[in-house]
Amino acid sequence: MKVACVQLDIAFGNPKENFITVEKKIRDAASLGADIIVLPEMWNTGYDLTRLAEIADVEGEDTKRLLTKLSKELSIHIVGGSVSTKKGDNFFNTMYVVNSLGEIIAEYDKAHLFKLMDEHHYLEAGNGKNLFSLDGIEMGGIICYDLRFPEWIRSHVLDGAKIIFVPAQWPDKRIDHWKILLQARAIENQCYVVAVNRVGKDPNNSFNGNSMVIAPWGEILWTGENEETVKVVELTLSEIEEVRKRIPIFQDRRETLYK
Ligand SMILES: NC(=O)CCC(=O)C(=O)O
Repeated sequence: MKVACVQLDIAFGNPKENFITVEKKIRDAASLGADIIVLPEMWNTGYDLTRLAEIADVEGEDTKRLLTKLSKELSIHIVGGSVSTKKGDNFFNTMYVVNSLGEIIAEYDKAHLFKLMDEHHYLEAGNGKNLFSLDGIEMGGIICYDLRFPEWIRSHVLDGAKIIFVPAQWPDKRIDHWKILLQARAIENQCYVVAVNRVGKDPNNSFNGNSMVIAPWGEILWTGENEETVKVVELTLSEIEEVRKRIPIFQDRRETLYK
């Protein structure tokens, strides 16, 4: 299975420009032979949270239209990073996953809001998990700060996820945490982790990429540089079972002790 990580810059508060960029990047990724394309967090507006009433995607309609059109046309699955959405009277940080038939198979609102970037003042947290299946493989998606909650990722893995996707806008000043936590989540859950961060700046933060693809034994298959990139990485899914046989943590868990 080939995944394409689309590490890009995001125009602050400018959905029109970002939609044009993302369409172009998706077309580039498809031409490289990827099966699944992965986008970063809040790619439509960036963290222009004070203007969400003007710029958030109402009911996700624009995003869903673009992703379903492209996935069908290019016959490719898209893990749509996330976009700011307005649903009813509230705003969310929402991931859409679309399969190669153009069907929306998952919609997830970020569960853990990140106070350092003011999300709790502007957004509502989601309350549901994000599990989906592509080409018969169970997968899960979380968003950025969710990464700091190992129990959240574990609960997706216990439900069968073999690949965890992590779209992000993770600032450069904490990039060491990002890299270490991603690797730890892959090792402790013996699964693939595919994580896509952005590059560039907004008025409050700068971002230096370091998107990563990590195998279930913890090998780093790819780390992005500090520049826009579309990178295709091949995952060998049989490695998951091999690693789980070598060190059978899922058999050795003592769940009754953890309550
Ligand atoms: N967009 C985010 O959730 C950022 C999370 C982050 O930077 C962190 O340190 O955690």
